[in-house]
Amino acid sequence: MAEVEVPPLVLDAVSVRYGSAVAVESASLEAYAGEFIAVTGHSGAGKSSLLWAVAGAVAAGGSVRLGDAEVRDRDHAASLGIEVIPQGSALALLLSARENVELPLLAKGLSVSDARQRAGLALASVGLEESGSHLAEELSGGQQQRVAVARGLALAGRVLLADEPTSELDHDNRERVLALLRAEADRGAIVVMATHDPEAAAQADGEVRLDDGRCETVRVPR
Ligand SMILES: Nc1ncnc2c1ncn2[C@@H]1O[C@H](COP(=O)(O)OP(=O)(O)OP(=O)(O)O)[C@@H](O)[C@H]1O
Repeated sequence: MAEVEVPPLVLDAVSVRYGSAVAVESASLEAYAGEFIAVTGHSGAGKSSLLWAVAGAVAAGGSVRLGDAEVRDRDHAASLGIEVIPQGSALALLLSARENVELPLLAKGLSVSDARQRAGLALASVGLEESGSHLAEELSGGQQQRVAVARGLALAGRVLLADEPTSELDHDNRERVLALLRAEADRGAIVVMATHDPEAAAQADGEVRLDDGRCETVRVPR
């Protein structure tokens, strides 16, 4: 039984341009509550740009809708519950792992004790219960990536956009993170994961592939 009610996520002819360069060209996609979708494609194909368009973080043509709401910008997307695990982790290196997870929760209005509890659970879920007090800069690349995953999971969004969330991980941690993303979908969220790892993509319910910005459906969720 889903824990959250999530309306359909509908991308209609989404385009992203950087100056004259076209990163995403007229991408259309529908995703529904409980689905885990992989976005694949070679380096530079436009995967991150597509996710950032869904997150309202880049100016995009076309439309991104979550139910009746059309995403306007990043703040609006966040208010709709569209959360991001960014490529490259994007941690504040001079804050502890726990503080990195807590800060967005405090910004969302959680109390200090609730944020601390939720951050602790999220860090434990990625196997970093012992590392909460370590500065992010003291962590390995893979540990930093797991902190970024914990930060995204802790937000308990309606849509979770995960950009290469397993690129730095060994086999066991990759499987752990993929299981956590699956659990997010089972909770009722829509999970969209950019990856160039075919084995990770194979664990998603559906797959869309970008090729020089053009979007093709490879596999639809059953
Ligand atoms: N801020 C930017 N300014 C200009 N061009 C950009 C910018 N961000 C991305 N691009 C270009 O847009 C295209 C798509 O980039 P994007 O990062 O979306 O691809 P990607 O599929 O996520 O790549 P990777 O797998 O290497 O992360 C590339 O040609 C890239 O050089």
